[in-house]
Formats: sequence, C-alpha cells, structure tokens
Amino acid sequence: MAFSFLATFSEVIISQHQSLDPNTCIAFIGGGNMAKAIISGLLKQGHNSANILVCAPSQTTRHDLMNKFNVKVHHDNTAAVAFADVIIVAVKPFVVPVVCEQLSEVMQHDNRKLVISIAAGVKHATLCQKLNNSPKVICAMPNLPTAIGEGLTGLFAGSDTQQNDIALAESVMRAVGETVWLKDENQMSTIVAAAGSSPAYLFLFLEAMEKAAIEQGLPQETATKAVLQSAMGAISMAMNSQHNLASLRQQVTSPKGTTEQAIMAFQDGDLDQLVASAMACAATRAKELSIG
Ligand SMILES: NC(=O)C1=CN([C@@H]2O[C@H](COP(=O)(O)OP(=O)(O)OC[C@H]3O[C@@H](n4cnc5c(N)ncnc54)[C@H](O)[C@@H]3O)[C@@H](O)[C@H]2O)C=CC1
Ligand SMILES: O=C(O)[C@@H]1CCC=N1
Repeated sequence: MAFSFLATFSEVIISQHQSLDPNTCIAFIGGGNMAKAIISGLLKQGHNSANILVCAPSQTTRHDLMNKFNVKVHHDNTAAVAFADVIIVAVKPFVVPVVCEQLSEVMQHDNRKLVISIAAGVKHATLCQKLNNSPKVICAMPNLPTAIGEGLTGLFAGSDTQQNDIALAESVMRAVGETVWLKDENQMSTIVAAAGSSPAYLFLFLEAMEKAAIEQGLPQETATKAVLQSAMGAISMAMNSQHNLASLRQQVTSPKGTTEQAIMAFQDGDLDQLVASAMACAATRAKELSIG
C-alpha cells in the first residue's frame, strides 16, 4: 500500500516536473563533500555559477570553492537568506540547530525562502519548528553521484507544504539525478541506508574485488579496469533490462561453472544477512542522529 501511495504521490510531483529555472538562486550552508557534489551536478547541468552562493566558516573552503566552481561565497550563513530562492542546509546533523537559529532570526523578516535540509536523520518537524514554524521546509537525502547528475534523492515534505515549493525542490534535485518522494518520513532512514550511504558500500565491494584481482596476479591498472568496467556494464544492463536482478545473475551463472563457485562462497558467508545488518546499522544511525 505504501508503495502505491508513493507512486501516486510521485506522479503528482512528476506531472508538475519542470526543469530548474537557470535564474533560481541557490545558497548552500556548508561547503563540504555533499555541497560540492550537488554544485558540480548543477553546473554540469548548466546552472549559472553566479546564481550559487556557498556560506562556509572556513576561509580555505571558501577559497577552494570559488576557485573550483566560480561560485559566490560568504562567511556569514545569514547572507543566504537575502541571496537565495532555495537554501540547502548541507552541514553535519549536529550543526543544524545552530544554523537554524541563525537563519530563523533573519527569516523572521523574510520567510519566502525554501529551505531544503540534506542532513541525515534531522526530522522535518524539528526543522520547521526551529525555522519559525515555517511550512517552507523540505527534507532531502541525496547521494554522492549527484556530482555527475546521476544521484538519487529521497524527499519528504510536510502536509502543509505548498505545491510550488514541492515543485521547486523537485526541480533542484532532479537537476542532479532522480528523485523519490516519501509519504512517510520514517522511510527516510531506509533511503539513507539504500541510497545516501550505499555508494560507499559499492565502493567498498569494488575495492575488495580490485584487491583480490591484484592478489591473484593482475597488474593494478588491469584489475581496476576489469572491476570498474564490469560493474558499469552490469549496472547499465540492470537499469535497461526487462529482467530482474536475480534473473540477470542467473544468466551469468552457468551450472557447475566458475560463477556458481563464487556465488556459493558469498552465500556460505551469508551475504544477504551481512548486507541486511549493515543497512540496519545505517538506518539505526540515521534515527540516532535525529535532533530534538
Ligand atoms: N557525504 C554524503 O555522501 C552525504 C551527506 N549527507 C549529509 O550532508 C551533510 C553534510 O555532509 P558532508 O558534506 O559529507 O560533510 P562535510 O563535513 O564534508 O561538510 C560539512 C561542511 O559544513 C561546514 N560547516 C561546519 N560548521 C558550519 C557552520 N556553522 N556553518 C556553515 N558551515 C559549517 C564545514 O566546514 C564543512 O565544509 C550531513 O548532514 C550529511 O548527513 C547526505 C547525503 C549524502
Ligand atoms: O555517512 C553519513 O552520515 C552521510 C549520510 C549519508 C551518506 N553520508
């Protein structure tokens, strides 16, 4: 049932989907890994760097961002309010309260700005309450591939969020990848586990394969190429195939062949259980990071 509602809700959003207006001014609070990833994706998609501001306390960070992306920078987070149509809060979860306090003071006089928080675990109601009970708040959980326009962002809006704000958040995050809208905010911790954090699991798995191929005797460069090209080909096939993942796996696994031996070794090590427990750890941590 949750899925069918999710699909219906997404259709509502997607039916209104419009490309990101190049004049949209977007401010980032925080200039770390994830802000950089989203900025890269936006610029790659053609967004004007003059319409991007990054507020960051570190001069080195500001300098690097300016050099790398030609974006505007500021040391004061409240500068985001005057500049932006959309403010993306991209600081660590524990920094969110202080940022909200700073923004809320200025937004008392200018509450037209949409705030999108990408902080893991930080609840929608908490953000609204900390931002003068603003309805113009959306929670998002993007992932690192937003940097190349191939991200996946889970989004959650409150029931009193206006459609134009939902459409604006959709256009920003769709500019850097795909989006899924959640009806139930509790699903966000699973989006953290399945999308926000998951690129790291995949990198870990690929690292392990690369290491094993080198240990079996391949030169580093050949091992890296073999592993990455195979991963890219497999993902691309899975994305474009009519077959489900299990069926594609079976197409590789000849009876009594080589793959079967590897798959049996993974199953002996209870890969499913290991993955399930790793994802449960990520989801639990997202809940722990929730600030009151
Ligand atoms: N790294 C990832 O793949 C993803 C991260 N996130 C979320 O994005 C948020 C940021 O994560 P990262 O970019 O990885 O962290 P990061 O540590 O790379 O970046 C955080 C930035 O915030 C800045 N900062 C610290 N205090 C500040 C303040 N008072 N005002 C303004 N800026 C301040 C820091 O200087 C730093 O540049 C986190 O809440 C995380 O949960 C969400 C999805 C994916
Ligand atoms: O590890 C983290 O806390 C963040 C949230 C999702 C990905 N990175």
